[in-house]
Amino acid sequence: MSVSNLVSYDDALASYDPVMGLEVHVELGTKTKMFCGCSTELGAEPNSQVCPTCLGLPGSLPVVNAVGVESAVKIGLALNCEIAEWCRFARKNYFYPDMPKNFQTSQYDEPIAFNGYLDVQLEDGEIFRVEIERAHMEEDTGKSSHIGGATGRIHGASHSLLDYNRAGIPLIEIVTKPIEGAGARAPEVAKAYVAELRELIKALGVSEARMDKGQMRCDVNLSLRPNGTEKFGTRSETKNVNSLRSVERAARFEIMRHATVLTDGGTIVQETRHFHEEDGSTTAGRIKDNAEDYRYFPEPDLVPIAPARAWVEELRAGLPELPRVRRARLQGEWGLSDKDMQSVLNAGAVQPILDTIAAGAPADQARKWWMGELARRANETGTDLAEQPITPAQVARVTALVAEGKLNDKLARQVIEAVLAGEGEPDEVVAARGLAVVSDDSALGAAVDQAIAGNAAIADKIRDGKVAAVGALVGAVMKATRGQADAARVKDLILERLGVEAQ
Ligand SMILES: Nc1ncnc2c1ncn2[C@@H]1O[C@H](COP(=O)(O)OP(=O)(O)OP(=O)(O)O)[C@@H](O)[C@H]1O
Ligand SMILES: [Mg+2]
Ligand SMILES: [Mg+2]
Repeated sequence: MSVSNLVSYDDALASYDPVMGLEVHVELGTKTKMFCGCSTELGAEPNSQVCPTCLGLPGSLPVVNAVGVESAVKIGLALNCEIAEWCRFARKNYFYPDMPKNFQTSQYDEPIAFNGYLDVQLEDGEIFRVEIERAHMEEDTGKSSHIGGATGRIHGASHSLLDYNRAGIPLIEIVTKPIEGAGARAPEVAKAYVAELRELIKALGVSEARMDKGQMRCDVNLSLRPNGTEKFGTRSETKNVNSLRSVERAARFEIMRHATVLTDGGTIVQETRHFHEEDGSTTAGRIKDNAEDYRYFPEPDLVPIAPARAWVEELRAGLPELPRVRRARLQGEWGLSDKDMQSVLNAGAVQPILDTIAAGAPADQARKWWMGELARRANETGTDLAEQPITPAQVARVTALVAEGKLNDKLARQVIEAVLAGEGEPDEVVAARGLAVVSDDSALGAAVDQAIAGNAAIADKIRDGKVAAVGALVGAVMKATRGQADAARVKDLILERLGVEAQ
């Protein structure tokens, strides 16, 4: 089903109400794997970081990684979850070559953290609460590469390669309760939730949570029910979506696909689906096992985990400032309205502004340039603000030149443009282009005299007391000096020449 054959998004929403469930897998940044001492370093020679335990060879015994458990508790606490007094691992049995043990060590009905929530802020500033069902510990699988086919998928491939370096890397799976009530904004909620969760994970320091490196990936479960009804429809589960934009697109596509099938009188099958970056579509994967097909049972080789309450409280007390709190603090420090803060967030400008302040610029100046000139450019070029070819230190230097009176805003803009164009450091641009505010009276005098002579009628008005008309003469001088004159000084000079008191 291609995107163009689907009912429109608005039509889908006119008849159906989306229910969504998000499962996010986060690879923890521990040095070693979850149940053995193998390194988790990325990029190593395939199958060079494996041992009998992560390969599940007979006779091997797993041991739990304490840092993995600690990270799980931190994530649980940051998500406002209850932390289990006692919990166990479980075997999730299935046969697939990426898991040579034929089961994945996971948690099932006894997760380490459960019943939490994460508040996310939508683009219009509204707060939407996403309820968390559980966060549990598990291990990653190996990685298969299907070779010889056109699609890189197993169908049509001539053979597959397996790399078990990833098998056994600690994962935390964070599962939401069914998200209801988002309506047309379900895709936006999905994106905002994953974005907020990623910020949270990064703030906790438990993972870099780079989606482009597969350190964080999201399964988007989606179903529709007729508007005004309660009972959930059948869900589809789009697996391993690996960017924020894709999460939003996958949810949107599935809403339209489900609506198309249902409108045609068809039925949705419970299945996994693959997302395709090229056109934003999804295609069927495998018919989804029900949980009972995995024959979950408690892992007999690992001891249960009983996080001591005192230790949990210690971890709670040690949590860093969480992203939402930090944003509120910065908004206060910068004196921004909700709306202005929201634009800063939407533009991805928080870090660039902070770095510019750290480099010595006043907060309002830092924000002005990143949210003005630079945001406009990022928009035009479709790039991230942080990717602009100018550093926070360079922006800070420009604001310093303005503060010193060496540049005015117009000249500062030219300097920024020149830095972006690769002409060098701000000071080099100023020197090379001869850009500097002229406030020297002798240099300005001739231009002022000319402006008065060329605009005799206006000069007369000013002499007669219409001091406000001086703006026109200042403009003429600025034009003649190609914007390099110190406007305040020019105004004083004109009034002085005309023998009028400044107001
Ligand atoms: N009918 C439904 N429509 C939309 N979302 C649903 C529906 N039923 C359940 N969900 C959501 O789908 C997700 C299911 O994830 P969960 O990990 O519980 O099970 P699973 O997908 O069967 O297991 P696995 O971890 O093997 O993928 C949850 O976020 C849940 O809230
Ligand atoms: Mg799951
Ligand atoms: Mg799932």
